[in-house]
Amino acid sequence: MLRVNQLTFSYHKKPVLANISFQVKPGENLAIIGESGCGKSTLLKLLYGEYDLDGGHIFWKEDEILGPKYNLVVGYDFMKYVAQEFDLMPYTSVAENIGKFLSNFFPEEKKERTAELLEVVELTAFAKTKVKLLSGGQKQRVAIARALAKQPEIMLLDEPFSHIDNFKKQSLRRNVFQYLKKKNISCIVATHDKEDVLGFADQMIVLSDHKILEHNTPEKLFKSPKTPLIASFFGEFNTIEGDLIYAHQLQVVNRSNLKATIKRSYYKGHFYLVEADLKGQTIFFEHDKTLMASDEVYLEVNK
Ligand SMILES: Nc1ncnc2c1ncn2[C@@H]1O[C@H](COP(=O)(O)OP(=O)(O)OP(=O)(O)O)[C@@H](O)[C@H]1O
Repeated sequence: MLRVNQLTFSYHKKPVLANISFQVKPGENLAIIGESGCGKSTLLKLLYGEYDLDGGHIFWKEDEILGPKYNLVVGYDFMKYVAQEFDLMPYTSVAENIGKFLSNFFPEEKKERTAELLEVVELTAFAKTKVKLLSGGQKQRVAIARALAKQPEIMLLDEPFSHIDNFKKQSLRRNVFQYLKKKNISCIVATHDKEDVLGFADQMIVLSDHKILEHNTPEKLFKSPKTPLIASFFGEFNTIEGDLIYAHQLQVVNRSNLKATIKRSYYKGHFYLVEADLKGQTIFFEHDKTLMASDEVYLEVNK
């Protein structure tokens, strides 16, 4: 179990994180979200022991995670951290990078493990390619596989799929998160992307103003977002009569007391996102057909 108690930290005088507490069980997936600059990466670095805390404690099982004041070498064997900038060996192959920390005393095991991880990150065809010839997204996949090589007990992932194209992203996410669950590896993922969270995270922390604004399951936070910041993470939303209403929760009906005038429709694939004026306020709703500017429609909230 990872236990974070009353963690407080600042780089200089201005606080970056204050009184942060949470726990993560073995095999659990925790997502950390929040606006750019709210301290997500800093929190992962602190969990990794990259800086000394100003206050509080971090424990993994019985071990206290300590910063450079107490440790000559940053990091712990049971924990791996995949940062936004990945530190790979550019002139060696993908397979060698992944196997870098695996023992040469067990060559068969090393080969098997490398092959298994190449499959998880879908890079089997690139096993012999030098890392410097790879794209940013491919390098990110090598970094994830390398972090998994020695089977850590806990993985810290900072925007793990941000460089990966949409063609690969969906299957890669499923592979990596399923692999972590299968091996009972805890993981903490800092992300801006709701797709990294929904369907994968067991719990979710929203950071705002140096603190934990919300800590709950993704389902609960999605269903009843308490602030616009949380609603905006999940999708387009409106504030109507003080309520946060997602665009998909507004439906066109024959008659209601919400009369809106269409401004424009945006094609979104299986639906149109329609921008409209509701008593001087711009709102968005989803509709199956395009609607013409100046048309008037009645809307109903269906939560
Ligand atoms: N090495 C550093 N020295 C001083 N200040 C820093 C350092 N790294 C980050 N900061 C500051 O700390 C705050 C939190 O930064 P951090 O990178 O943790 O945010 P983040 O939520 O991960 O952002 P993003 O989503 O853009 O990656 C920011 O105000 C940032 O400017």
